[in-house]
Amino acid sequence: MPQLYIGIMSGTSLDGIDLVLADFTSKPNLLSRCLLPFPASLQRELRSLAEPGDNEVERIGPVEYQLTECYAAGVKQLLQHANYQPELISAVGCHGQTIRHRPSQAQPFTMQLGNMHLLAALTGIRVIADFRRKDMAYGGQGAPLVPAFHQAFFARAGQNRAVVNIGGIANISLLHANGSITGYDTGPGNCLMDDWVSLHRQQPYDKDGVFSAEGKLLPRLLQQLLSDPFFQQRGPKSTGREYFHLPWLQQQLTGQEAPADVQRTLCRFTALSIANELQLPNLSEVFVCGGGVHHPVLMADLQQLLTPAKVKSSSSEGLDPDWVEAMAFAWLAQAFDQQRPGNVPAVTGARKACVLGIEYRP
Ligand SMILES: Nc1ncnc2c1ncn2[C@@H]1O[C@H](COP(=O)(O)OP(=O)(O)OP(=O)(O)O)[C@@H](O)[C@H]1O
Ligand SMILES: CC(=O)N[C@H]1[C@@H]2OC[C@@H](O2)[C@@H](O)[C@@H]1O[C@H](C)C(=O)O
Repeated sequence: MPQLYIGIMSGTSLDGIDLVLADFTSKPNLLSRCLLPFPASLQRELRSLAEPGDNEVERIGPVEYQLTECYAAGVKQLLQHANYQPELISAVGCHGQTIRHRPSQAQPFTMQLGNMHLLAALTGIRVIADFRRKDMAYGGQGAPLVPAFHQAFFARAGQNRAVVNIGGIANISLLHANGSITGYDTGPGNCLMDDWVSLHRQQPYDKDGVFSAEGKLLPRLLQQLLSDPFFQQRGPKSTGREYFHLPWLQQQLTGQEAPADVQRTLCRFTALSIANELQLPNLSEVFVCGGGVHHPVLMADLQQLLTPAKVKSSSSEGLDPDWVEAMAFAWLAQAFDQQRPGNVPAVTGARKACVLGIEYRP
């Protein structure tokens, strides 16, 4: 019986929905993929819900419904494109859309939108979702969860390797030669660069790093940004847009800086906040995935900071960098079906390894 799973990820950059159809019968194999950009109004609403605001409960209801309809439309598109019938698919692993993540407060919580009963009803496929909260119930951060998949796919016995996901937020997995794994969120990925270029150039992101390349580094601002207490904390740790957002940046500016110089500095800051955490002896290869892999200035900064290690796209290991997270949620759905733990306690800080997710039947 083939092990066919769909993975759905819509991440903190809020650019849209990544969907993959994966075959896990033997080695993870990406059969088909689909990127569904959010309709502009939905994107605006999600962006605003990702930061504290007014009347959130009333606003969440219809937004969650619309988001779920988009997930279902994406599943239909993916299956049509790949020419597969829904009956062949074991399950959909759906991450949902994070709008709040507060794992370290006295009453920790995390919130991912998505009406999974509706998604099962609309697609006719079992859905596995709510991956983060079991880990948090056992004292974990509930994030990052992709390291278990990174380990399954990228680890090689006897080699120290690292995997870096640079999405809205960045997270690392350190795959140790002895088979153990550590990792955590390192802070902003592209989110602050996206916010700044959108404010000054009305573009959703700094395509090909053009804006960053125009500016020069502001060393004082760089030090100031790196002095945030988040970067002094040791892992397990995780973060989100409710912490690293435009006001966080703006309150550290004098107002005299040239916008391109701020962009260049944000790029270096992002690279440094990642590279500072990749401290493994004899680290020879760093595999990058997530949208940040397409930002040439960021990649060049990382390479400069991490030499002699080689900074490569995850595609060099046969996994397209744009689909790693969606693949991971398909893989976590399979882990649920096989009742295998999906969290890594050394990464999230949970007291035990847990099977993650809840099943929603059509
Ligand atoms: N050509 C490009 N040039 C520069 N940056 C790019 C390019 N393509 C994508 N990006 C960056 O990648 C981001 C999207 O990355 P990705 O889809 O991995 O994020 P995400 O999955 O939503 O976030 P997270 O992993 O935090 O949940 C965009 O917002 C943009 O900043
Ligand atoms: C709460 C939440 O949605 N966190 C995301 C976010 O985006 C990247 C980083 O921060 C990571 O911790 C996580 O996503 C990936 C999929 C993860 O759980 O591994």
